[in-house]
Amino acid sequence: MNLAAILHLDSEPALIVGGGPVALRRAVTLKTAGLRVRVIAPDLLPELLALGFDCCQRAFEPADLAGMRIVVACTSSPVVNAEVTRLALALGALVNHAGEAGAGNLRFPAVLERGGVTVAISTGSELPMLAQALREKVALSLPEALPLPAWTAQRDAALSLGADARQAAMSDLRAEIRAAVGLGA
Ligand SMILES: C[C@@]1(CC(=O)O)c2cc3[nH]c(cc4nc(cc5[nH]c(cc(n2)[C@H]1CCC(=O)O)[C@@](C)(CC(=O)O)[C@@H]5CCC(=O)O)C(CC(=O)O)=C4CCC(=O)O)c(CCC(=O)O)c3CC(=O)O
Ligand SMILES: NC(=O)C1=CN([C@@H]2O[C@H](COP(=O)(O)OP(=O)(O)OC[C@H]3O[C@@H](n4cnc5c(N)ncnc54)[C@H](O)[C@@H]3O)[C@@H](O)[C@H]2O)C=CC1
Repeated sequence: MNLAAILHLDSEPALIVGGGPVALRRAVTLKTAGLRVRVIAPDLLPELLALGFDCCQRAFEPADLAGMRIVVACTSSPVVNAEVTRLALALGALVNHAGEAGAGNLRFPAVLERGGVTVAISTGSELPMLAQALREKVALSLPEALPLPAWTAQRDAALSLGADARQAAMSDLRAEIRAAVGLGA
């Protein structure tokens, strides 16, 4: 079963175990989301160092998991990935097992961000190319720009009205938004 959610984890600590292309992709994703990212692996891609991640060039040790909110197991060793996942889940972290997503409790979707709106697509399986294709398709159907601040202000103003006027203002705003995204009444 899935819980789709948007997490705000600004400056919380995240650990990536592994130092290859998957580690780099996850490190960038987590850093972009504001987390403090540490990467641990005997072999680290030079980009991980160049981009300023907190890197430890050695094998994983269980003590590395202390205090981590998000943990990504993406080494080339299925045994190490399974061990990292097992220990990190036991500590209550959100855990992504890169080789076997169902073993962890966190999957990474294909993400589309436009003007404050986030669309995340997960296939629930190992089909990143489908998730990417669907993102492209959704992008084609999204308006280029959406006046979010104006609509938010309109909604706030409507909420301050009395019941009847509020209902009328909300209904006008709903119609305006539906028309702007290309839907009928
Ligand atoms: C289960 C999942 C991971 C999870 O959530 O745990 C998963 C699993 C696997 N991916 C593999 C391969 C690649 N994945 C990508 C890219 C992305 N993969 C992503 C998600 C997911 N990939 C999750 C399921 C998504 C879903 O279906 O909903 C995206 C959307 C998000 C992200 O990764 O952040 C991101 C696009 C981001 C973007 O475009 O923005 C590329 C590069 C590319 O296509 O450009 C390659 C080529 C190799 C490479 O370059 O690494 C392999 C094969 C392993 C092998 O080689 O054997 C496995 C494992 C397996 O199949 O077992
Ligand atoms: N989810 C996804 O998008 C994808 C997942 N995968 C999975 O992720 C794994 C990693 O993929 P790549 O980044 O291409 O791997 P890679 O083979 O390029 O790198 C593996 C990394 O693991 C590190 N490592 C090995 N033993 C370790 C240990 N004991 N402690 C810490 N680090 C250790 C190595 O030093 C290296 O940095 C693959 O084995 C595969 O299962 C692979 C491609 C895409």
